[in-house]
Formats: sequence, structure tokens, C-alpha cells
Amino acid sequence: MTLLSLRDLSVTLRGRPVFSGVTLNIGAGEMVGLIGPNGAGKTTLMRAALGLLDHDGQSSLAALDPRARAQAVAWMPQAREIAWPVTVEALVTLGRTPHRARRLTEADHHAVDRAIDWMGLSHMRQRTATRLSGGEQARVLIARALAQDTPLVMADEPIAGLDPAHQIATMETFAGLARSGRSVLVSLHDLGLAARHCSRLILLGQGQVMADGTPAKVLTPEMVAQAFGITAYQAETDQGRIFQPLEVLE
Ligand SMILES: Nc1ncnc2c1ncn2[C@@H]1O[C@H](COP(=O)(O)OP(=O)(O)OP(=O)(O)O)[C@@H](O)[C@H]1O
Repeated sequence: MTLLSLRDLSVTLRGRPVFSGVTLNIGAGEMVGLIGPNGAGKTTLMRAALGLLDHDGQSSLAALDPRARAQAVAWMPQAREIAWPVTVEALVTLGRTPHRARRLTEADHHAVDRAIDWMGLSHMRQRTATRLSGGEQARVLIARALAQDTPLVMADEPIAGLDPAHQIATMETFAGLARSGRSVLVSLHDLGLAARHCSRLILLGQGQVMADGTPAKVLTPEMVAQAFGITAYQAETDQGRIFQPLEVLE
């Protein structure tokens, strides 16, 4: 089953092409990391795929009406703005909006409880979301996206600003969703976590998809040098792939 299909997607902003000719499919059960240097167009690609930005080419999600789209994909943008001083529980419950009838059902409560549990927020569910730390607020917003209980989750740098334990736990939660047949598309700069937790990496750079495949296939020394201008130590271990950036190339 294809959860996202992009065909020849191109975006130009203020007369400057950001990327062009992006064609890819994301199927069920994939944990996909969207990587690339600053300004490569990761945010732009996700926003265009969601139909939030003008684009050329086709996106299967952009073609849906807003309600169908909200049932097909949950979106966590990079900007983590919590506008109202509501409780963590109330904010996470907003993730149920696309599914809700007039009253919350058992399924709504279950999805909210599960998302709160996944993100380790049970002890703070009655706290005011706007009074939490930046990383805690990020976890609440990830929980809201997870409560939406969609086949696909798209998140723009969701683990930026989280402490190491919560970064790993969040990537594990995403990988667990993929193992259960859902899919996740997540942009991130931490290539170590990308290499370790993603089943597939899409490398965006130089206005195009430079590589798309398993971490071993994408993070070759040549590609890492060309796309990021760095060298890295890599090893396959019993605990998974290790990727450690080493030096900036001249
Ligand atoms: N509203 C806009 N108007 C003009 N150019 C823009 C606009 N938004 C983004 N851009 C440009 O588009 C390019 C891609 O930006 P984008 O935010 O998608 O990159 P990114 O890969 O997500 O970067 P980062 O890793 O820094 O978050 C950048 O060169 C940026 O300056």
C-alpha cells in the first residue's frame, strides 16, 4: 500500500528553484529519514507534499480534501508553537479532531492515553502545556501527532532539542509504528540516529534527491563527502549501525 506518492515534484520560491523532479513512494511499514544540509529543502518538500505550498508535479496527499488528508497523515511542523495554556491532555486530545464525532469515544481516549504513554508524559498530563520546557513541549506536540492515529506521520525535526534519552525513545517509538505497519517520514540532522533507527534514508541536496535507500546505501563515504562535506566513522555492530561524523572537508 502506498501512503505517499510524489511524481516529479518541484518547488520554486521567489523565483529560486528549491528542488525539482522529486519522484518517490512511501509504502506501509517504512521508517524514513529525510536528511540533507541546511537549506536543502527538507521542510519545503514536506510542506509541498502536504499541499501546504504551491508546487509543480503531483503529491497524493495534496490531492486529498482537508478532512481525508488529516485522516491520512499527521503533521508535526518545525515551529513548536503552543498557543493556549491548556493541559497536556487537552492538547494531545486535539489530535483526535479529524476523527471526532461530538463526544470523545473509547477509541479517542485510548489513542490519547497511548500517545501520552509513548512520549513519557503520563506524569505531566494535567500540567499546563505552555509552562513546560522546550523539549517537553516538543514531546507533547509529537504525542498530539501520534494521537491522530494516521497511517503516515510526517515530522519536521521532531527530535531537535530533546535530551539523548528522549531522542532515542522517540526514534524507537517511530520505528515501532513502522514495525506495526504504519510509516513515518521524519527530517533530522543527527545522522547517527538516522543511520541507527531508519529503515530508509532520502538524501536531499543540490536541488534533487541525491540518494534514496537503506542507510548503508545512502551514507557512503563519497555521498557523505559530497552532500555534507564531512568524513565519518561507520561500523555495523551487534547493536546496529554506528555513524559518527569526524571532520569537515576543506
Ligand atoms: N518563504 C520563502 N521564501 C523564499 N525562500 C525560502 C522560503 N522558505 C524557504 N526558502 C528557501 O528554500 C530553501 C529550502 O529551505 P528549507 O527550509 O526547506 O530547507 P531545510 O532543508 O528544511 O533546511 P534546515 O535544515 O535548515 O531546516 C532555503 O534556501 C530557504 O532559504
